[in-house]
Amino acid sequence: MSAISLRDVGIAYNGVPVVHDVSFDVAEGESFALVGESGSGKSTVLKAITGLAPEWTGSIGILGAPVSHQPDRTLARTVQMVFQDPYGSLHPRKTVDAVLTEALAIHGIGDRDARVEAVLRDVGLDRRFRFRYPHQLSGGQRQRVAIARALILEPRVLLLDEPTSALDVSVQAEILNLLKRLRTEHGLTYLLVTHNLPVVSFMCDRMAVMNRGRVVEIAPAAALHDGSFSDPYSKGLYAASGGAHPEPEDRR
Ligand SMILES: Nc1ncnc2c1ncn2[C@@H]1O[C@H](COP(=O)(O)OP(=O)(O)OP(=O)(O)O)[C@@H](O)[C@H]1O
Repeated sequence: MSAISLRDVGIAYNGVPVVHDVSFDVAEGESFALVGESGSGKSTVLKAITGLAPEWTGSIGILGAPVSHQPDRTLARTVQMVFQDPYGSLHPRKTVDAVLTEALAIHGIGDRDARVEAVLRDVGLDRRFRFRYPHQLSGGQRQRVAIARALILEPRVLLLDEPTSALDVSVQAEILNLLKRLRTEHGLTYLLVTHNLPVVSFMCDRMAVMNRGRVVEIAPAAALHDGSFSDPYSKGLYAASGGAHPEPEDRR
C-alpha cells in the first residue's frame, strides 16, 4: 500500500487550472521530492492533499484511504504539513507550550504535559524553550517548533514545503539533519517541495520534476549524481543547478 497516491490529479484556483494530470505514488517510509521552478505547481499539490486547495479532480489517497476535498480532522492526525516560513506560521502571541498544547487539545489528545516535553526533546529543544514566544527564538529554533507542532500528533506522513529555504545556510544543514533523523526514528513518509536540488540529494529517494503544472519525469535521487534524466526540461534544470550533486556526507 502506498503512503500517498495521486491519480490524474488536476487542480484549479477559482476555476483556473494550474496543475494537470499529476500521478505518483510514494511508498511508506519513502522520502519523495517535488522539484521544479517557481510557479510549477508544487505547493498546490501539497495544498490539495491537505484540503487547502479544494478544487481538484482525479483521486488522492493516503495510506489506502481516499482524501476528501475539505480539511479533514481525521486525516490531519495522519498527515501534517510544515511550511517554509516558521515565523509566519507561528502565532506571535502564543508560547511554544501554547502552540503545542493547542494542537493536542484540538484533537482531544490527553497526557499533554508529557507529550510536550517529549516532542521538544525529540526536536532538540531543551525545557527552557517551552514558555518562550516566537520572537525570542532564532529561525532554526522556530522551525524546530513548527516541526514539533506537526510531530506531536504522531502523523505518519509529513508534507514539507521548502522547510529550510527561509533559513541561513548553516542552520539549513541542522534542520535537514533533524528531519532525516526524525524520518528514521518515527518511520515517517516525506513529501518534500523544494527548488533546491542538493536538498533532494541529501534527503530524498525519488523526485517528480514539475513544469507548468505537469509532472514531466519521475526519477531516482541518484540521477542528481550522474545527470541521468530523460526529459529535456529535467536535464535543463539539472544543468542550470550546476550539474552533479554528490550526496553530502551524513552531517549528523
Ligand atoms: N491561492 C491562489 N490563488 C490563485 N492562484 C494561485 C494561488 N496559489 C498559487 N497560485 C498559482 O498557481 C500556480 C502554481 O503555484 P504554486 O505555488 O503551486 O507553485 P510552486 O511550484 O509551489 O512555486 P513556488 O516555489 O513559488 O511556491 C502559479 O501560477 C500561482 O500563481
